[in-house]
Amino acid sequence: MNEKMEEEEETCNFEDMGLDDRILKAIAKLGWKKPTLIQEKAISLALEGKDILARARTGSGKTGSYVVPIIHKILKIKQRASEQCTKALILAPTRELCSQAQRNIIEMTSCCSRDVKSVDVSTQQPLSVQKPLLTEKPDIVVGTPSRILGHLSEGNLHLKPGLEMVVIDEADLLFSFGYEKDMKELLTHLPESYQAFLMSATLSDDIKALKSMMLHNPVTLKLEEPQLPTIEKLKQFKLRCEEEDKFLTMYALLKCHIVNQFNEGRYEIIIAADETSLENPSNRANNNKNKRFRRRDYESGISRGIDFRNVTTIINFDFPQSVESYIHRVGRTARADARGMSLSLVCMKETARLEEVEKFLLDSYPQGLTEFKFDMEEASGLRYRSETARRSVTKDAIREARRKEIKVEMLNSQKLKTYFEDNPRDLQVLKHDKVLHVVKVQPHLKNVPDYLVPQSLKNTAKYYPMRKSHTLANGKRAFKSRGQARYQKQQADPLKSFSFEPKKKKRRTK
Ligand SMILES: Nc1ncnc2c1ncn2[C@@H]1O[C@H](COP(=O)(O)OP(=O)(O)OP(=O)(O)O)[C@@H](O)[C@H]1O
Repeated sequence: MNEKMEEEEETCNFEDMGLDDRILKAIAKLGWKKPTLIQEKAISLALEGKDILARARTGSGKTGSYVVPIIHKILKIKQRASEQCTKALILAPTRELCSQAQRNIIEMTSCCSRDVKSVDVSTQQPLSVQKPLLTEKPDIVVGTPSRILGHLSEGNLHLKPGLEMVVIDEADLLFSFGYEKDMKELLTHLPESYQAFLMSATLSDDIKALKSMMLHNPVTLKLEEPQLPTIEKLKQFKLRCEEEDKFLTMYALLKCHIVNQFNEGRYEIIIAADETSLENPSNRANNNKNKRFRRRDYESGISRGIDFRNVTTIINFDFPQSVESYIHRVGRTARADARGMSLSLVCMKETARLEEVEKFLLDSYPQGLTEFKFDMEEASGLRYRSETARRSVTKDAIREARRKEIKVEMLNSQKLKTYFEDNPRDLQVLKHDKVLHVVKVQPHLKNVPDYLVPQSLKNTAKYYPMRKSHTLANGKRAFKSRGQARYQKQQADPLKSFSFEPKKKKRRTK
């Protein structure tokens, strides 16, 4: 197989790529000023019709690098007024990744949504419910290999007449998620020739196998850029502490710092996520006897490649199990042209893993991760509080909190509204459902008196990038200050915003 390694060229703009005006408009709406390195290389090659195997670091804009040329080509094909058929197939290993690709397509077709239709079939609806969506022969179909295969086998989807492009996103995960057999079968449903794109963060053996299965004389784009953004864009900190002090540190950070910043409006959301064996999904597979469950489980995981937008800070409570996992966790921030920071808590037994990461990042971070200046002694006043807080987070308390959330979701659900109208007794039962376990609220822990706040946490705001990235393309800020939010809420409430000005009496002119 002939391969060409692309050489670095001068940077260019989206306008120089000869893209359809409607795409350029959508790109401007998104506020993308210039293509990322991978987009710069891949888009023009894709427009030339080349098969592409692209390896680029996480957050480098790989999705845009295939979505843009696909839409451009579809718009071109449509000018020839050809018969409606599915022209592009996008495969990704999880539902979240599929919906992310679909979101990108929707954003990129915002100025040509009538001309380019796309459907994401990875959602959990039964195949029969999705069938009508496919009857329209959408231009782009997105899905996990198993869902696509399901629709092909049911005869809901036909790819042989007219399919021109196939993408496999996060391709290196596909086989480890157990899709090898599905992929082989899926290939039998594809036409003889099509343009293919394999997008991956690594070039593993699985990728080589996929490459020989799918690509014809591909261009390999192996961008020689560091795995993480430069030190100017991404500040990486480490804090060494005893394992048992991690909760105390986290408590101090959360209670005295992060929550304050949250209340000041610096963040809108704090996400806590565990890492369900992200490093090696096959481990999870071995522990699961039920294959059906396993597949379902994989498809719903918060995993690599998920693009949480505008993440400013990543905190690694447990140090990641491998270099790869570190890269992917920290890579959730400072994506594309944004900035961010990470803080890793490192206990004695994790030191070796930290050293591995620092060795790996040596070229771009020669000094290693920066020490986060925090004196554990200063936090000792919080020890009692952190222990009390920790003891109150029991399994029962978590279950009860989750139950409450689900109940609120059900009561507010539009989909269940008609069901509850038909079955009012069920609604009453749900409303009066008894709490099984009372979660003790400890009001004295609510506020931390100033004398307990560690000195070093009183003035750390400078580490956290202000949310400049939340500025929208139209120049407006994407978040509201508390004052603004209060004002808008008040304005929305007719009882509060109502104003009455009595009509001025006309003076009688004599
Ligand atoms: N040219 C650009 N300018 C500014 N932002 C961009 C550009 N291209 C993509 N982005 C934004 O950067 C973020 C990361 O893009 P994307 O998810 O495509 O990265 P990725 O390389 O696929 O990462 P991963 O491997 O983790 O999935 C997205 O929020 C996207 O909207």
